[in-house]
Formats: sequence, C-alpha cells, structure tokens
Amino acid sequence: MLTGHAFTYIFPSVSSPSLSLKFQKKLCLGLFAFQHKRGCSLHRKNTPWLLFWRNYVTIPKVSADFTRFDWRCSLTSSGENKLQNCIIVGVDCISEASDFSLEETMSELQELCQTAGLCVLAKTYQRLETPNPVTFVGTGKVNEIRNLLVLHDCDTVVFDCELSPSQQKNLERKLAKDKQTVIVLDRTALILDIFAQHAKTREGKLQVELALNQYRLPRLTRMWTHLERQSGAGGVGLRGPGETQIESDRRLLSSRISQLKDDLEYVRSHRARQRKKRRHFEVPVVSLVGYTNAGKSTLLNALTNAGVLVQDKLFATLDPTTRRCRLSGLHVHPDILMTDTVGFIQKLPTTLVAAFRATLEEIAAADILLHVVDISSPSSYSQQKAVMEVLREIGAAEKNMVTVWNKIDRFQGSTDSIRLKAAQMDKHVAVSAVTGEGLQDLVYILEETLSSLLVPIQALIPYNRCDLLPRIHQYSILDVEDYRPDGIYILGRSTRNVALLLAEYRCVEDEESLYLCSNHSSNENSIDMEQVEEEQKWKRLAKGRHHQKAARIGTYSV
Ligand SMILES: Nc1nc2c(ncn2[C@@H]2O[C@H](COP(=O)(O)OP(=O)(O)OP(=O)(O)O)[C@@H](O)[C@H]2O)c(=O)[nH]1
Ligand SMILES: [Mg+2]
Repeated sequence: MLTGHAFTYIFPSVSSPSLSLKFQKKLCLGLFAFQHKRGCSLHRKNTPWLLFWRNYVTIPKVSADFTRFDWRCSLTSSGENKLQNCIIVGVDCISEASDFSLEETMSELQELCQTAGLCVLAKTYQRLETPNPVTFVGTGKVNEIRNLLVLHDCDTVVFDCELSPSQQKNLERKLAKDKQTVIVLDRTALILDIFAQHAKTREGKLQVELALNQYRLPRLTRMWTHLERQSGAGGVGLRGPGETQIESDRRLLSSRISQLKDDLEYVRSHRARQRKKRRHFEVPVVSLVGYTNAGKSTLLNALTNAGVLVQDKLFATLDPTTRRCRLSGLHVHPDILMTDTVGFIQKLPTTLVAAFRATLEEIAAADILLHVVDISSPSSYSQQKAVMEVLREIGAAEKNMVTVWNKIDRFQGSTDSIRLKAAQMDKHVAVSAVTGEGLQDLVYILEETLSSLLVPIQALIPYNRCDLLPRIHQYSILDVEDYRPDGIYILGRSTRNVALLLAEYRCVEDEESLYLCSNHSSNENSIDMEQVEEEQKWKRLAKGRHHQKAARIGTYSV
C-alpha cells in the first residue's frame, strides 16, 4: 500500500488539493491496476491517461497565481488590462552589434509597450561599452530615471534589454522613491506578456505558459520579500516562513515546467506524424514568415479569404492558421496549403524560441517559405536580416524562399520602380496585400518555385496502366510522351508521389535528358529507391483511411 508521501512522489501531478486524498489514491491505484493488466509501463511520461488527467481533469495548484503575469497582477488589482503609464529606457551596447539603429529600436519598444497596454510618458537611452553587472545601466542613468519617475508620477520602467534577476531586483530597489514600489520590466517580460494576451489555442497557451514559467523560475524570490521580513518576528530560527514558501513554489513551478514540456513533446510528435501523412498527398505547404506586422495575415487573407485577424499591432497572430487554397495561376500544384504563423522580432527571447519549437518546426517543414517584408518601413533591411537569423536558428534558412516586398502602396518612391527592382532580383516580388497590386507576379513566382520542387521521371508505362495517365498529366511537366508498341514512354518532371507511383515502370533510356531534368530540381527532391517501399506502405495506409478533411477552399482570381 502506498503511503501519502510515496503516493505524491510517484503521482505528483495527480495530487490535487481539489480532490480528497482517498479518492485520488483509489483512482490512481485503479488506473495502475488497469495498466498493469494490459502490460503497460508505469513510467510517468508514457502514460496517456496521466496526460489526459493532467490536461483535462486537474492542474496542480500553486500558492501564487502563475497563470497571470506578476507585473500585471501588481499593476491592476482587478486583473483588467487597463492602460498604465511607463518610462522606456533604450540601451545600445557597443559590444553587441545590431543592425537596428537606436531610434528604430526605441520606436519598436514604444510599439511593444502600446501593444502590451502601456502608455509611454518619457524615453531615455544610454550607450554602453559593456553592461553594468549591478544595474545594467550606469549609476548616473539610474538617478536620471528616478527623477523622471518622480517628474511624471509614474511607477513602471521598461528596459530594452534582457535583465538578469539580480539586476532587476537592484534596479527596483534603487529606483523606489519614498518607499513606493517601482516595477522594472525588461524586453523579454514585455514580449512574453503580449504573447500571453494573444494566445488563443491550447497549444499556444501551453507554449506561452512554458516560456513564462521558465522566465519566472529564477525570479521567484522577488515575490516573497514581504514574508522574508517576518523571519525575526516569526521566531522560526534562521529560516523565515517566506523561505519555505519559495521552496515549495519553486518545486511546484519546476514540476509544472516539466509537465508542460511533456505536453508540448506530445504536441510536437503529433504534428510530426501529421506532417508525415501530409507528404503523401500532392499538396505542398507554403509558409508565410516575416517580421511582426509585415502583413503576413493580410496577404493570407488576400490570397485565400481566410478571414485571419489583421491588426496594426505587433504579434497579432500567435497561433498558426493553415488554409487550403486554389490559386488560378498555378497549374502543376493548383492546390496548396498556406500557413500564417507568429512573426519574428529582433532580440527574440531565447525562452520563446525554445518554447515555440512546435510552431517553429512547422515553418522548418514547409516546402516553400514566403518571406514577407514591410518594404515601406525604414528598418526593412534590418528586419529582413533579423528574420533570416531566426530562420537560421531553426534550420530553415536554406529552404526554397520567395521574398515578398509588401506594402508597396505605402512605399516612399515610385511603385513601378520598386516592382522593377524586385523583378530584377532572383525570387523577389513587390506587392500590396491591401490593393492587390503585384499579386499576379507573386502567383507566377510561386508557380515557378513549385515546379522546382518536381523530381525527374522517366518511365515506360504498360498499356494496361493507362489509368495512371490523367494523374501524370495533372501533376507533371512532360518533355516526351511517346506511344510505343511496348508501352507509353514518358520523360519529364513530376511530383514526388507520381514519381513513387511510377517507380516500378522506371526505365533509364535517355540518361542525358534525365540529368538535365534533375538539374532543374533541387537535390533534396531527388528520390532514392530505398524510400520507395516505406512511402508505398504509407500510401496504402493513407488510401485505406478516408480521413482527409474537407478543407475550406478559398479562390483567388488573377
Ligand atoms: N498600406 C498597407 N497596409 C498593409 C498592407 N499589408 C498589411 N497592411 C497593414 O499592416 C498591418 C499589419 O498587418 P498584419 O497582416 O496583421 O501583419 P502580420 O505580419 O500578420 O503581423 P503579426 O501577426 O502581428 O506578426 C495592418 O494594419 C494591415 O492593414 C499593405 O500592403 N499596404
Ligand atoms: Mg498576423
């Protein structure tokens, strides 16, 4: 029989204060017996019922409210998202070279503040050789910020950098005026808060919660300073009651983090399985990537009538949206899956990149990336570089990519000149997602890029397999189609799936032409026979299960 202690050790996530211990024990032992009977492992991570239990039945309670962000809790007692005043502090570290100018970074920080619900009253900045380990900025700057706080009667400061927990604590102490508390936020906290406000789907919420908790864990002590002061009065030796609370909160928070990691791992593997299945249909995936507010969602709406939320705010989109669409200019692949996803930003917090792995992997797995750039922004070049950096980080920089210069209707110079400039560059196109200008060029480039995904084919199809011809004609570009006495000889390029279908009729009659064809397509698209069997197995599986959802088909006529 399990004792109470052993019980919570083995089933930490099931122990919920909302249920009686007796009931929890009974339930877990029942489930354990059930699993044991079926020969399943008792390992925590391998128990689907436990995942289900954790996700849908109980969430471990922690003594503090960890589902809301600390600073927002302290700002608004009611928890409402009302506008708060703040002062922003820009930091330009000479040791950390950036493509963005200080002015660009400051205006971006102001936009971030506005999106998070903060009203910027004053700005200041400092150029530093290296950050001060105690307060990040110098002592003189700390005094200046304190004066600004008094002058504007404000109690929130936002720093444009990632502060360490101790720097944040020191700044709060030094900036506190007349014993009134001052809230010190850094760029990471601000972005995390925006993400927390915008996450709608369960997956998005899990990812944001993981990033939030990872950010919070080393900063937990700051929440309990009021209890630390009781240590002497409480007379509990050298340990204050606050310390015990921190320990238990830290343990609960760590266990919540590991639960979230487990849950996200499950999401990731589910997505990977979906991707593997998707590869067996002829629908290529085109992913919209780009800096936040570049116009990705507007472009998706313009092409597919997806009805995705469009806002002149940073990180309006957080959760990926995929739409199956039919673009009238596309022939080889008339249907494509288009995905709109979270935008990128310079100095993207590392916790977010790690937490959003499931979403970012979707980008990395796309067939083609449409890199949307706001060409009307003075920072368009730096933004483009920042996006490429994140793509490099997630291993997607070498993907087939089309650069879309968006918002040409707002461009300072002439629209024709920017369209001409894009036309002169490889895989570049200039459009306006709002007016529709240039969208025809985009579809044309997309068609070109999609046909580069095709693989070379050369086969002699027997006359009793004429049923394959309609599919071959639909998804291939044929250079030769010769009706011979022993069968139909074809040479050209086609989709991966058609190439797999023709694997058993493959013949190598014209090696030179096949070589030319294969030069058309990228190396990663060439199929090797080792994969054929595995792919055909999947094909049979996919055929048997009519599980393809009737996707919404948007139409766009050019
Ligand atoms: N003038 C003009 N405005 C545009 C164009 N494309 C988008 N916008 C505007 O730019 C703003 C941001 O557009 P979104 O489509 O939400 O941008 P996004 O890249 O999806 O942004 P996030 O989801 O926040 O990363 C909105 O106000 C759009 O109306 C365009 O071609 N011309
Ligand atoms: Mg968007």
